[in-house]
Amino acid sequence: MTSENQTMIYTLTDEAPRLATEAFLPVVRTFVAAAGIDVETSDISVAARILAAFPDRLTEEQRVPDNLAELGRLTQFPETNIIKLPNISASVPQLNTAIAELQAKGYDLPDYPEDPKTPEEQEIHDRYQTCLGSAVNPVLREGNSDRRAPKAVKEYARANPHSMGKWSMASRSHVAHMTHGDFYAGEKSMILDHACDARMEVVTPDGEVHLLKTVPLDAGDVIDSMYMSKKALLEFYEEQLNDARDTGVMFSLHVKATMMKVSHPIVFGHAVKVFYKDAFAKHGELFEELGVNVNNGMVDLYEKIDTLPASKKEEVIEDLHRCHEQRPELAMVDSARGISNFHSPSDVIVDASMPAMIRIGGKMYGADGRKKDTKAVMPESTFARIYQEIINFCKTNGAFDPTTMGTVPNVGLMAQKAEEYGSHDKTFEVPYDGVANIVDSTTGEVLLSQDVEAGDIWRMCIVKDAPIQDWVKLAVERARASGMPAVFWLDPYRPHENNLITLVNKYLADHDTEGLDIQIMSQVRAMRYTLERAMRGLDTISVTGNILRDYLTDLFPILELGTSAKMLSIVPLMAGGGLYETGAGGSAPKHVKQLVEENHLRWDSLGEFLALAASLDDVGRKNDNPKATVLAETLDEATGKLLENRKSPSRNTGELDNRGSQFWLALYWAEALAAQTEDAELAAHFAPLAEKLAADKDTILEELSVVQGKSVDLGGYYKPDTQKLHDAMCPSRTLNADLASMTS
Ligand SMILES: NC(=O)C1=CN([C@@H]2O[C@H](COP(=O)(O)OP(=O)(O)OC[C@H]3O[C@@H](n4cnc5c(N)ncnc54)[C@H](OP(=O)(O)O)[C@@H]3O)[C@@H](O)[C@H]2O)C=CC1
Ligand SMILES: O=C(O)CCC(=O)C(=O)O
Ligand SMILES: [Mg+2]
Repeated sequence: MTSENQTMIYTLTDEAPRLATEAFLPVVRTFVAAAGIDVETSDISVAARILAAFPDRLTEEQRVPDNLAELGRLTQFPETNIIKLPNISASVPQLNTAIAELQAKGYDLPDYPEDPKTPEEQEIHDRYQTCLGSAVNPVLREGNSDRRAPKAVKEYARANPHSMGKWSMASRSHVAHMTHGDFYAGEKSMILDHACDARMEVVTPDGEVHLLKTVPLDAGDVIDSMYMSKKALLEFYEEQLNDARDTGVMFSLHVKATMMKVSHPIVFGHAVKVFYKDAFAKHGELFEELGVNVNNGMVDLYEKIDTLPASKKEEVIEDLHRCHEQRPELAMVDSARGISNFHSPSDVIVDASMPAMIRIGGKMYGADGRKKDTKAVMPESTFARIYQEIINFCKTNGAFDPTTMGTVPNVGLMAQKAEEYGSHDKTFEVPYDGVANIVDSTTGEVLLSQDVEAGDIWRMCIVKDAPIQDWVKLAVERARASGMPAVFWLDPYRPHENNLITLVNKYLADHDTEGLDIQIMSQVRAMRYTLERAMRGLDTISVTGNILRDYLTDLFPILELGTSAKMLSIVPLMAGGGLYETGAGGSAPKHVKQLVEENHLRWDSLGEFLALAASLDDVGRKNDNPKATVLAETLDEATGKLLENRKSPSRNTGELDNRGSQFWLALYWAEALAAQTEDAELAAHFAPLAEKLAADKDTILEELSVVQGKSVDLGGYYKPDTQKLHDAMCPSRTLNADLASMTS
């Protein structure tokens, strides 16, 4: 029954989403087969990406295809339909652990040479670079972003509110950001009126020109040049550390080292070095010799000093501890295990860490496991200010009430590596004092120019014209479909956004906006306006650039729904296909820990259910496949019932988990299909399954529950053993048999 056009590609990723998919795929396959849809899987886990980068080091059987490149290619075809689960955006420590696991499994991979010294090492380094940080999403996101809480999900959250911490007017938590010398302060931007190859180069005072990169540009591109002064950043950290210590609040740093994979590790590393400056002054040379790089967090330092003789190691540790006496208390990521905010940049990811803090009343955990006020440091002021605005709001008005608050969907400019999130290949830690120019290679004209000093971070951002047009169109479409006001969060004082304001006004004129409420506001005002409305139960679409897309689609869902896992997250691909992301959050490493220790998976697959329905709806419309449409409708119905009947996974071992929740979904979906009257064939096909699942319910739930409470072996973290993974995630023989009976 399958045809080439009716293939759904399901990604296999990492950590909790990978586990959940293992359990869910048999359900998906059973149901979608009835509409002639074939499910193909595509492994884009960090392990698979590493293996794909080294075919020459592997045996024939070990080799894997470059699935990510293939998916990237497919995004350019209108028939493409991809379900994309969250994946690890690996930090260096994660990459190293993944490599070690694969080596232990018999894959002859080289170590990652962090500081390559020979051409061979450089080559290996460059290959591994493609697996670091946010390497997947920018390739697949060939469209803009539409993230929202579906009505049923919002209603459920209103009726079953999650817990919210209390906000006090006396809270001393606040955001600290730079006020000069940061990317915001000196940004320059232009809209190109001609295509050209541009050179990023630094001219040193002796007149020497150092070429850093050549970048092909198109007419209509909005290009920006901005830098962060190392000197200003170090001063800022020193000032903030002193202020936190003097005033007795904790210090926490919030960065996005995954997506800003060049700039933010450097920003993170400077914070660590300033905090421990006395130890670095004393042991700098030793750290250099050991190749310590705290851009990867304190974990890197601790690992490297482990090789020292015991007495030397102890001396270093003592000196590090002594630094704490001069410094404020550091916020902890895991106080029970002594993991601080400086442990690893992948442990504090701003889009999730700031909302978590705001949700619990503006607090983070201290080393003693208690919740305390904190100075939340986000050096770059461009977007940090929105968090101060919401903190001010909560201090004045108290915590938001999930039973009454309005919803804030987002339309995000994301396509074709838009803005800062696509800038890592054009970001440099400049090694010289000089003038950083972006130059038209043909004419020699200097397009944008900055004075920089050695150690400054200089970057170029690009957003293409077609994505901007598509973003404006999507905003108008969503405003029309939802009836909500839409606010473009654009700051006229920021040159880049001022250019966007011109283009938004230009492209809005291409659409019928009669009767729509579309406004443009600077970010702080937009935040205030949106919060005022949300508090009164009113809904407002945020239309934002790429970074705020990321920040707001965790912030508002976490306040409204308790987690961003419950978001519908669609990327209408500009070439006509669809990328359906599952929720807006990450891969929840701590959920894997709980599964391994207690065989309970608290990951909520709601985002996956919503994505699957949207994907089926798309197949139905594009392929004139009414059966797919019925599957989509009944899946949404089943999801609604799952929420109503509170069959979402519990956080606690011994209660319903992800696998149990998926069983309920399968039952409700089969029942909805059996009961619908639009397609008699489908009703007849699913009636026996609905009956079987209902009759076997108690046995299945018992089989799923009995496994809990004991540890489970997955045979690997980054590359679990296929059979062990399957056995762990599909432990109900009865459910497996009931599903299999549909295809046998
Ligand atoms: N689209 C993508 O591919 C994305 C990938 N990531 C990647 O994920 C990793 C971890 O990122 P991090 O920022 O820590 O964020 P996560 O969203 O993974 O974790 C934050 C917390 O949110 C809650 N949560 C998130 N998703 C779910 C879910 N489906 N069900 C239930 N609870 C959920 C959990 O909290 P609790 O259990 O305490 O309620 C979780 O511990 C990184 O490697 C990051 O790069 C991050 C964002 C998006
Ligand atoms: O790609 C990543 O690392 C994270 C993406 C993310 O956080 C998001 O899109 O919300
Ligand atoms: Mg995010």
